[in-house]
Order: sequence, then C-alpha cells, then structure tokens
Amino acid sequence: MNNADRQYLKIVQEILDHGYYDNNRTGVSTYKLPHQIMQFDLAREFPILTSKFVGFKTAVKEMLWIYRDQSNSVLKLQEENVHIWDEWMKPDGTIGTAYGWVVREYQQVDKLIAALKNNPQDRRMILNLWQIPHLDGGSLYPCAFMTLWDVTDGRLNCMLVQRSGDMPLGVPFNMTQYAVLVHLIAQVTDLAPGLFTHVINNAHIYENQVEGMREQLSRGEAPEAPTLWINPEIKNFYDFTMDDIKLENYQHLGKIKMEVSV
Ligand SMILES: Nc1nc(=O)c2c([nH]1)NC[C@@H]1CN(c3ccc(C(=O)N[C@@H](CCC(=O)O)C(=O)O)cc3)CN21
Ligand SMILES: O=c1ccn([C@H]2C[C@H](O)[C@@H](COP(=O)(O)O)O2)c(=O)[nH]1
Repeated sequence: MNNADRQYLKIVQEILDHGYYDNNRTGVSTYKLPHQIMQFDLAREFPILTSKFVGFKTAVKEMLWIYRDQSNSVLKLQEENVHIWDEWMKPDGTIGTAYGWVVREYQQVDKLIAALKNNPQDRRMILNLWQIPHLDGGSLYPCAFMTLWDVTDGRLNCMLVQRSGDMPLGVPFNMTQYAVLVHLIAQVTDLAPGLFTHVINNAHIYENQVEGMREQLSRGEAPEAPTLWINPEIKNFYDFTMDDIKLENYQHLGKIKMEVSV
C-alpha cells in the first residue's frame, strides 16, 4: 500500500466513522474532524494518491501559477486548460487579492529563497497567504495558507498549514503540489528535500462526496508511489516549466468524479 494513501485513507475513514456532521457557508453539509496530520519524508517517497487518479499536471500548474507566476488571473490558468478556479472568477477575470497576488505583493518567494541561501538557520522562514487587509479583496480566503520552512542537516523541511481541507478534491491536490514545491525550492537552494508535514485544521467530506469516498476506500491495494523527476539543470526557481517536472510510472486505480461545493 502506498504510504500517501495509507495516511490519507486513514483520515477519510476516521471522518466517515467519527466525523461531526455540520453545516457551513456553502450550504452543503460536511462530516468533519479537527487537526488531521500527514507526514512524508520526501527523500524516500513522493506523496501522490494511487487509490484514485490525481490530476498531477493540473495540481502542479496551479502551484506554479501561485508561486512562480504569482498571478491571480483565472484566464491565465484557463489558457493552460485548468478550470478548477472557474467558479471563483470575478468579472475582471481574476480571484482578486488572494493567493498569487499576495505572494507577489510581499515578494514572499524571493525572501524565502534568499533566507534559505544566506541564512538557513533562520527560524522566521514563512510563506503566509493570510494577509488580513487583503482577505476581503479575494474571492475566497486561502485554504492552504501557510508554509513554515526549516533547514536541518542540509535537508529542507516544510510544514503546510491548511485551515480548511476538502478531503476528496482539494487535499489530494494540495499534498502533491506542495511536495513538488519543496522539491523545486530545495533544488534551487542546493538543499536535499526533507520532511513535508501537512496539517489540516478542519478536514471534511461534503455529504455529496461520501459515496465517492466509500468507493475509494473499498478499492483494492493502492499501487506503490510513482517517482518525481525534476530537470537537474534548472537553478532559478522562476525558470521551471511543466517540461521540467514529470511524474514517472504513475499507476493508479482510476478517476473518481466528485462534486465541488462553491
Ligand atoms: N469546495 C471546494 N473544494 C476545493 O477543493 C476548492 C474550493 N472549494 N475552492 C477553491 C479551490 C478550487 N479547487 C479545486 C476545485 C475543483 C477540483 C476538481 O474538480 N478536481 C477534479 C478534477 C479536476 C481536473 O483535473 O480538471 C478531481 O477529480 O480531482 C479540485 C480542486 C480547490 N479548491
Ligand atoms: O487549496 C484548497 C482550496 C480550497 N479548499 C477547500 C476547503 C473548503 O472545502 C473550501 C473553502 O471553503 P471555506 O469555507 O473558505 O473553508 O475549499 C481546499 O481543500 N484546498
């Protein structure tokens, strides 16, 4: 069994067995549990689910849109055939002052890379998309909103804090795309990838997704994890393209269609 699936499916099972049934902003109720955590050693494994197909390219394109392009343009994502933000597009074609916009506003990536290169003992290395004055200017408050970075013994460790996690849709994307981000940042700072810890404050399954999750749980053994290939020649974070990031030998048990609540 793939370790990513083992940790992920354990949380899913916990939510279905013991989750608290509650309403929320979207009007579609969820089963939820607080404080769920997954942890991966990126030197040993690449975390992507194999118990269902996860759109690796879509997830990585979204991550590059936020951190490399530092863009809020949904139209730009659509040009790359990514439609997961369509429902949140404002009339101007953007998601407003959220995600990539906030990264750019405070030059957060440049500051992180500079600290990792020049002062890796720093204990203040944080990317924080939760910028209170700009929250209401965005179409959605950021969910995976903070990463805390650490260098220990030449290894780059990253903790992702997610305030709200849609286990069937958002979380499989988030775990994989942030693992890729750690690999990319490690490569351009001459560090080895280390621990990736994913903390989810409110981990939930919308009630119209329960059937899909039960199907995923009932599937047979999840195939072993694929491997991530990154073009070793890229030394500048902003030079990475999708051609430089590839998943090799991705075996999975097939797509499961689930609904997104807006
Ligand atoms: N309720 C909700 N859940 C989310 O995960 C979510 C939001 N809202 N709002 C903002 C973004 C948009 N995200 C999304 C939206 C849709 C999919 C989705 O439909 N995924 C499909 C395939 C999509 C594709 O490859 O084009 C999946 O099966 O993973 C995933 C993440 C993550 N975020
Ligand atoms: O990267 C993401 C973005 C969004 N989500 C999910 C989590 C929630 O289901 C919704 C956001 O609704 P809120 O009421 O603002 O919490 O989107 C995710 O899992 N990952």
